[in-house]
Amino acid sequence: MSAQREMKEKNPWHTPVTIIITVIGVIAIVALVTVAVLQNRPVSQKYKYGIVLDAGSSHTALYIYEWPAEKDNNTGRVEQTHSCKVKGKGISSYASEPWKAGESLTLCMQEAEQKVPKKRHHETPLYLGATAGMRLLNMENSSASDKVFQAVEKALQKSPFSYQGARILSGQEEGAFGWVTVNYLDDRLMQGLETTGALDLGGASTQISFVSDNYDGSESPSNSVAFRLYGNDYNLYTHSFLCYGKDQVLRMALAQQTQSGPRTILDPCFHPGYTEIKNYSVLYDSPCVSDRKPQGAPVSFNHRGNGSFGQCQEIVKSVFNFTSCKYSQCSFNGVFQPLLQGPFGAFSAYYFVMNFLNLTDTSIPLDTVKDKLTRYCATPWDQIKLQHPNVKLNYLEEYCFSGTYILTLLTEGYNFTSESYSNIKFIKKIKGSDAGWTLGYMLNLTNMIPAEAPDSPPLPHAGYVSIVTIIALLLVVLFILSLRPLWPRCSKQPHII
Ligand SMILES: Nc1ncnc2c1ncn2[C@@H]1O[C@H](COP(=O)(O)OP(=O)(O)O)[C@@H](O)[C@H]1O
Ligand SMILES: [Ca+2]
Repeated sequence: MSAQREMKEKNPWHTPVTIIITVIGVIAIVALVTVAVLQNRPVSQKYKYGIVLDAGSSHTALYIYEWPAEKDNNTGRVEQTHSCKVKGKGISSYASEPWKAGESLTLCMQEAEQKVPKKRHHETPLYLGATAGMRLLNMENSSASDKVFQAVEKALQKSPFSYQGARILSGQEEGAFGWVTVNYLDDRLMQGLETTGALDLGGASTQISFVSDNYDGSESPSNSVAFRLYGNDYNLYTHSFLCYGKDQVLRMALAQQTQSGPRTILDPCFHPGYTEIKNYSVLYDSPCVSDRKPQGAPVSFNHRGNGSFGQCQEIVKSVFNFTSCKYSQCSFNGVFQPLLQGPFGAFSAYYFVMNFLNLTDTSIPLDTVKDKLTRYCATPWDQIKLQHPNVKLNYLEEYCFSGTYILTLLTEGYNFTSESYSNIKFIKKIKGSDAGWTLGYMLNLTNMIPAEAPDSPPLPHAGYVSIVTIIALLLVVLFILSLRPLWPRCSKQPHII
């Protein structure tokens, strides 16, 4: 017998039994690891969708949200994937021809059908929420607002999505859901971090919402919204000022200047050289000013600008009432407001206006901001038009007024100081999703923010797989070692025979 052959016969690994056991062992490990990996792999990219229509006073916008299908309940991973701006004005402007309100939504609804995968259409919830424009129309003419809703419902019911209804949001809901959106997108809710206040400026109303340590909801309960989110309790202060959106405040400022029914006004909130003929009946056609329409005024007036920030601010201040406050402290119009606290995100028209004016940097001292706005307001209208040939004129003519209103609202209205002004961030989007009430509204209606913190798996996926693999290997090694008593017998047997 050669030395080589002897070695081979003595080597226990070379006996058929051991080889079979080893092969089975290896197959078992591979099978075990494969099963563990497949079983625990996140289900491959299946998404769910939700659609919210924001029927604002000035226009309607459609937002599509998306989240991983197996994680509806707890992961904070809802994102906006698409938005569509409805052509034309807000639905409340169709009071005299309601069918057009429904029709106006068609293009964006068709776009949504393209964007959401077909097989998900029937299970995709679709909501429409209307804000201050419809609140005002409902106050003014509730049958007209009902007809607008009927027309809108009819259009939305035709869609393949799961239509969940159209309604007017209360001011508290609008404020609170805007706050939820901002804090959800910033991951502040799930982690229980200090929250960010929300400032929303619309065309017909404006909202302020924040958590303040010295506010437990007992003073002025109508301003309080209590939440339990991811195991944390929040006592949110929120207030919506109807008629204090920038379009309605402009009406109030013009009403202030046309009380005597003049044929011409020289408005410091508009640029020098601006001149436009405006109709009294159009200006006063809003519940925010209708009771102040001057008797015996002519049909129209010549609206001329003289561009003075200081004088404009005086007019804007006169739309706030600071005379009475029955609470420990107030913002304006006798409305309770606790001490401002924490950082704030200011979105919607706050962002559009301050971004246009290049004033989104709040580390610039407030006095410098005012100086810049003073210079901007004093710039002749012709020059402004030349400098911004691509900006819509109906926006362009109002930035001096809107900028003045924003600074006045923040400082005189809400009591931001030159120090706390820097706590404000003017924002449009957070991580790709628009700041606004729509996401918070959908998260609430789909129960996607649990009251209690979700149970998280004790190990991450990779850790789990590694541990299963190591244990399996150990078991096989132990198994092979347990066969050791067989090794010598196997190799010696030929010699005995
Ligand atoms: N690019 C822009 N520049 C200035 N203002 C804008 C721009 N886009 C939208 N806005 C204004 O933002 C406001 C949006 O308000 P909206 O949401 O329609 O009303 P509300 O929230 O009061 O129901 C309107 O005043 C609109 O004119
Ligand atoms: Ca709005």
